Amino acid sequence: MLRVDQVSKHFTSGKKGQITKAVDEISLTLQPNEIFALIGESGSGKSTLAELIAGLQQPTSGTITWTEEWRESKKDKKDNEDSKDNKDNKDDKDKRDKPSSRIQLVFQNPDRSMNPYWRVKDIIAEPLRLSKYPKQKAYSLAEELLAKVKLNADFMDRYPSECSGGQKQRIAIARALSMSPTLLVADEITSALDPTIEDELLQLLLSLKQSEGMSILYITHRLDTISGFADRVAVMKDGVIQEMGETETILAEPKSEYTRALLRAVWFG
Ligand SMILES: Nc1ncnc2c1ncn2[C@@H]1O[C@H](COP(=O)(O)OP(=O)(O)OP(=O)(O)O)[C@@H](O)[C@H]1O
Repeated sequence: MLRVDQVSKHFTSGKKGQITKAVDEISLTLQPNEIFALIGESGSGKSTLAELIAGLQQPTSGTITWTEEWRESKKDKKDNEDSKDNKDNKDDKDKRDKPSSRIQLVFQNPDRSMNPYWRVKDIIAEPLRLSKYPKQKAYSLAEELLAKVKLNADFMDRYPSECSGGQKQRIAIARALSMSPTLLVADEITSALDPTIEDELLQLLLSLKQSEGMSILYITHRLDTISGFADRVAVMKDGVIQEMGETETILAEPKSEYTRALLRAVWFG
């Protein structure tokens, strides 16, 4: 579990030293194995909060902590898997020794995080290679990860320019999964996709949540995409959470006027 406690991020900019409260005294918890959606219009502070959670920015005040409970639950799962595995099998041992990181991020524009001159197998294997994982094993894992994101092995030797936008997002997710994250932060990853491809990607994330046993912080400005997908949602405006709770409850009975306005915009365009 991850706890965000009274976290603020204020920026000072311009000649007059104007202060922007991008995130203002936000508190929330992320539970193991849940999809938590962060909703809000452009500039409401979603990406800043996600970057604070991922440790890419430091808060002006407040604390973000991983509780022992989460660390232990991951460790227990790994210990159980280890005891089930055949200890004499070297391939399995290498997989157990695979590097991991607690948080991985996937962004709206996959082209920004992919070297256009690299083949897909090298893009997916990059985090493993940076952690000194052996090349051939990294490639064989990359192929397994491609299968997990429902792309066949032919994609291994393609370049990003030979993949569609939806396929590139799957490749970005495969790369993130290579580090067995506890939390996957997905920041507007479906914004540039058409509705059918978007829906397929959300279904993929749902199944990965189960199979990988991870949590997902899903950031979007579109309230209409999260029904049947996110377990809980926080609606943000001007750096402040307007309301937070079970997704279906908030969609059915929104308490804040801002959420109601967002829903009206979805219904009436
Ligand atoms: N480095 C920075 N310096 C000054 N202001 C910043 C900085 N980063 C973000 N902001 C401001 O903080 C506010 C929140 O920005 P943020 O990118 O978190 O919003 P967002 O909800 O993710 O928007 P979008 O959906 O457009 O990405 C905005 O007013 C933005 O201009």
